[in-house]
Amino acid sequence: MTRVALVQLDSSDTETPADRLDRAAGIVERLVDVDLAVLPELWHVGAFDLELAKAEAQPIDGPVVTRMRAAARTAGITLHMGSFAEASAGNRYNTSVVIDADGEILATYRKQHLFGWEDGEPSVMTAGDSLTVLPTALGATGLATCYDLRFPELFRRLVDSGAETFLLSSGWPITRIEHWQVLARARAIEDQAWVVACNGAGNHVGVQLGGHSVVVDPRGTVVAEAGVEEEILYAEIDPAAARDWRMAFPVLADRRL
Ligand SMILES: NC(=O)CCC(=O)C(=O)O
Repeated sequence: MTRVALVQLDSSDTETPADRLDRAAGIVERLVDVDLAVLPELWHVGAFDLELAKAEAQPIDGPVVTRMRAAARTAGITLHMGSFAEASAGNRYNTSVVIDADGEILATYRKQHLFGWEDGEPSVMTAGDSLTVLPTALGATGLATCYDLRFPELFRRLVDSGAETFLLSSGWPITRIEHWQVLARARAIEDQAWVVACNGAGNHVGVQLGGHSVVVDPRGTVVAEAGVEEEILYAEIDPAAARDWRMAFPVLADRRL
């Protein structure tokens, strides 16, 4: 069994990005009995604070990823550090980073579906265009970010690339939290995959994030769900469960392409 921690961080705008970075790294460093941890989307600036995302955008060797690499090394765990505002070659991306227990970067994923139409995320970020599936202690693990959850075809492509688990980082508001809950279960059921989805908490630029980070097993059963405030949600994951369920109930074999 793999023990995961979903760090449902508060990104209220009463805290500076630098203070939050210190606090987030400290939380990760103090985790015990955990194999893999995941943080929310754009927690260092707040997922809806696009001005701050512009101001704080930085390269992958900048302070946010560097600090979280050190935190993963100190904790001795695999860390999906959530996403950060990445500056690269004149563009900005909403980039998730997975780090190993030695602090090395294992994988990155640039959010493909940017939220908020022309004056939202697409006005400050460039969409990613590639899939990320990597081996972890959760089995073959596909990455996705927040609004991506509404696009089942992305998750099907991750399955076609071998994914048995989806790791998702989010900044999803309370106003649409029922969508989050239904869609997380839908992706698990239709793809017969684990969904490990970490949302943020707190209020920034007038948007209240909804929490309710969740772990759904490949049959669609919710095995752990957080409340609305900042908390660490723990769950145990059997990485063989997706393979076993797909063998026992081979829905994916009945696709008509
Ligand atoms: N940060 C996001 O991608 C928000 C997505 C969202 O609010 C929605 O899909 O609804």
